[in-house]
Amino acid sequence: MARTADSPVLEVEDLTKYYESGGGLVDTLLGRSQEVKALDGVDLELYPGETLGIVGESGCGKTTLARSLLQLIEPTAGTVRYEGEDLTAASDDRLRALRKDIQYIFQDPFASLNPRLTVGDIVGEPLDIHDIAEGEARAERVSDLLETVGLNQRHAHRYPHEFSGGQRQRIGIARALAVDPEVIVCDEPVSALDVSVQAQILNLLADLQSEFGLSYIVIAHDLSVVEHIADRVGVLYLGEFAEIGPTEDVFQPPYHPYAEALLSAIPEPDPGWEGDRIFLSGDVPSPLNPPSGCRFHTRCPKVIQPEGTDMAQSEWRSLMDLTQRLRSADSLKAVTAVQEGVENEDLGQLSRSALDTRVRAEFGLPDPIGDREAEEVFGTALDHLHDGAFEAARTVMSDAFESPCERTDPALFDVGDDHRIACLLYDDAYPDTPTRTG
Ligand SMILES: Nc1ncnc2c1ncn2[C@@H]1O[C@H](COP(=O)(O)OP(=O)(O)OP(=O)(O)O)[C@@H](O)[C@H]1O
Repeated sequence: MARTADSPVLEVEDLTKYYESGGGLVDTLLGRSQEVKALDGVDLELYPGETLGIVGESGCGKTTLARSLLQLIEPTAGTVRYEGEDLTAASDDRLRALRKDIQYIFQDPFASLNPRLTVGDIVGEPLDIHDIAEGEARAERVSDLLETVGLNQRHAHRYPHEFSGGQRQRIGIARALAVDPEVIVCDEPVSALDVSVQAQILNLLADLQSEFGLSYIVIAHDLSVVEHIADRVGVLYLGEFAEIGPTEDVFQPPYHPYAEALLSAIPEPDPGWEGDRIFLSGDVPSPLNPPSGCRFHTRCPKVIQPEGTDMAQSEWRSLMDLTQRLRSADSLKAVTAVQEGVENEDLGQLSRSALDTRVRAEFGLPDPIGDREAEEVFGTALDHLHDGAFEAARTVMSDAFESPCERTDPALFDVGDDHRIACLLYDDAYPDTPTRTG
C-alpha cells in the first residue's frame, strides 16, 4: 500500500544504541569496557498503512533497531515518537499501554510461543493483559483471530509443538493482532521458514495490512523478502542507513555499493538485476571499532581513489585490502597466502621474490600492477616487509593509498524523490570518480 498520509505514525530521530562490552566489573572500574556501536544515529519515518523494509547482513543492527523502537531495550540516545508521543520519555505504565498499539512479531515462531500454553491462551493472553475481553467474548475473539490468520477454532486447544513453522508464525501473528494494533514490527518474520511457506506468510501480512490498515516495519537480511511487501526500504550497514528510498528506486540504479552487492546476491534471478554477482571482501567489521569515514570503505568494491589516481578498480581494492591488513598485522603470516602442506613455515626466511609472489597471491594483485607508480610503492613496501620493518611498510602504503572514503563519513545525499544514499560517489565534491555509477 502506498503512503496515505503526510503525518508519520512513527518518527525516529537519531536513534542510537551502544552496548557495553569488555567483561565484568573489574574491566568497567579500570575503564576497559568498550562500546559496541550497534545503532548509530538512525532517522526514519513510518506512515500510516505503509510497510518499511529494513535490510542488512547479520550484525548490522536490525534487531537492535527493532527492539529500540519498542523500548524493549533502552536506547542510548534519540527519540521514537508514536503519533507524536515520545516513547523514550514515557513511564513504564504508559509504555505498557502503548504496546497495545505497537506489536512485535519474532523471528523464531517456536521460541517465541510458550510451549506450556494452548494456542487459545497464547492468542488470548494479550486480551487478558490489556483487559480487552473475557469469558465467552474472549473465546469468540480468539476463534475469529485464528480464522483471520488462516487457522481454525479447533486449533485453540492444541499446543505450539503440534504445528508447523508456518502455522506457528500464523499463531504469532494472531497474538499480535489480538489487541488491534496500529503498527507491527516484524523481526525476520519468515527467515526461519521454508521458502515455499515464506510467500504464504508474506501474503498473509499483506492481506491483513489491507484489511486492518496496519503499518509495518519488516526486518530481513534478504532483500528479496521485502521486495514485494515493502513500500520503502532502508539498507542498514553497521548501525547506519546506507540507502533508504521507495522500493522500486532501491532496486534500480543509482545504488549504494552495499545495496548493489546485496541485490546481486538475491538467489533467484531478479528481473530488475542485470549485472553479475558482486562479492564483498571480508565480513562485516566489528561495531566495537567501526571503520573511519564511510563504514563500508573496508569492503566497498567502488571505493574512491585519491585525486590523480586512475587505476583498475580491482587493483585499487586489493591495494586497500593490503593496506588495511598491514594496519592490524604484526607478522608476515597475516599478509601472505597460505601454502598448502607447509606447517610452521618460517616466513622470515622467504626470499624477496617468494615473499612478493605470496603477498600478491593473498591479495589478488597482478605482477606487475597496471599502474606504474602503484607498483613502485608496492615494491618499496615489500622491501620493508622483507626487512621485517612493518611500521615502515604500513606508512608507505597508508601514505600512497588513502581513499577519501576513509576520511569522510558521507551524509545521506538526495538522489531522487525521497531516495537517499550515504556514499561519497553521490557527493558533488567527487564528480567524476572512475567508479561513479548510474
Ligand atoms: N546485548 C548485547 N551486548 C553486546 N553486543 C550486542 C548485544 N546485542 C547485540 N550486540 C551486537 O550488536 C551488533 C548488532 O546486533 P543485532 O542483533 O542488532 O544485528 P542484526 O542485524 O539483527 O543481526 P542478526 O541478523 O544476526 O540478528 C552485533 O555486532 C551484535 O554482536
